[in-house]
Amino acid sequence: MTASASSAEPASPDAVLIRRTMAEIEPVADKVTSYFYALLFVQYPDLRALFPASMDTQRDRLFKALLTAAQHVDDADVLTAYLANLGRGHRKYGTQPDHYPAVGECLLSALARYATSSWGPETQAAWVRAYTAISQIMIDAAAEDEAVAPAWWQAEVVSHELRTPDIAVVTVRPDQPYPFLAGQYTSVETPWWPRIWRHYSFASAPRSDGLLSFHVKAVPAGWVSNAMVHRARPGDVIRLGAPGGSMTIDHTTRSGLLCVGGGTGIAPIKALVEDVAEHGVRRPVEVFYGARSNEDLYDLDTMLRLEQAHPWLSVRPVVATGPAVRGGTSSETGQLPDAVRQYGPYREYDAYLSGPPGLIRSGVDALVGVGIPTDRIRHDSIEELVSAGD
Ligand SMILES: NC(=O)C1=CN([C@@H]2O[C@H](COP(=O)(O)OP(=O)(O)OC[C@H]3O[C@@H](n4cnc5c(N)ncnc54)[C@H](O)[C@@H]3O)[C@@H](O)[C@H]2O)C=CC1
Repeated sequence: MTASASSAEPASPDAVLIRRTMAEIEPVADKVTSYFYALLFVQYPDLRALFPASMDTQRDRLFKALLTAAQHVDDADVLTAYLANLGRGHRKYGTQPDHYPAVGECLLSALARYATSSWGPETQAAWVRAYTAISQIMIDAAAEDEAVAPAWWQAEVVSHELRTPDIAVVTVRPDQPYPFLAGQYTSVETPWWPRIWRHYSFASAPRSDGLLSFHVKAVPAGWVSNAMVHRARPGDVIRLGAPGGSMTIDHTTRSGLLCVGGGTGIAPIKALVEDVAEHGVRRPVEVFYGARSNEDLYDLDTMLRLEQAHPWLSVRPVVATGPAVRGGTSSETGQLPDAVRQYGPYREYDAYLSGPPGLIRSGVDALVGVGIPTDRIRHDSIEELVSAGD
């Protein structure tokens, strides 16, 4: 997320009031969101069908979206980009323009009930203005998107390969062309858990046959990941939302690429390597591929084959425990950020980080340490990743 313009300029009166409300409700966020949804479903029962049976992740998402909007309330560019994306993303849920006033009314009632010391006519008016602006940006973006893209794609599973007891490579054929860029992700809904959507990165650059693949690790209590790994079979049909994410390659430069992928986080890194190969411009690409143990380096063969085919590519496996075997010779042991620190400096490189949230957090520090400025480090939003894993 870029720095907010509001950090340089004084906050507007509405921003001050909105942030005051957010600060007051933050410690009781769970109560506010539970109350909000109860009110919404009691007063507008038809809206219940738009939400999943299990509301646990959903509750966090609403609050995080509100926090993000409140943080950037004075920064029109960041706010509009964020909300437009959110509005487009809501198309797959079946959200209609007339749902927004119902949500706004229940949201304000929930805030009024829990932000008792900061609520009053002025704060309420500030929230009405903010919510009206927020919903208009989301409604407009959804309407614009409707003219150019479907709300979702159906995609048939064409192959399912179990690489470890809990990691599968799943390849699907979308029912209509699916435009995306290497390094991006999509949202996936399985037929077994309706309305539960999770993000997965594409594991390949766009292919001429239009097929898409994902690397999925089944995590305990993961609705979608367990269904994708242990239940999905060729012939099953899943739904995909629109592509998202800015972990993409700038093809106007010839800078080197430093890519760090932990666990299934290697998926978008592999897509980026394929993208560089397809563009035919030789630029150095250094990949650090980390996993807990040698057995967990489930895609090492593919990465080593790519390395053999492309002299500009170097792949370093790093395992947390035990020796990493690479063509019969052992290599790094430890955590990915520590391995990256042993190399470099990487001046004039663009960096890409993909994997568990802990890796993204400490990986950024390691990359800065080897000479890469923060504005050249790309990764997906940590908030999205936290709720993506299951
Ligand atoms: N676009 C993205 O950023 C993508 C993210 N993912 C996420 O990647 C994760 C993959 O999970 P697993 O395969 O179980 O990975 P994992 O937990 O086995 O971690 C893989 C490697 O990352 C490093 N690592 C992990 N936690 C770290 C920490 N706190 N500090 C420093 N290094 C750390 C270690 O080198 C470890 O061996 C999931 O959470 C998934 O959602 C998956 C695909 C794409």
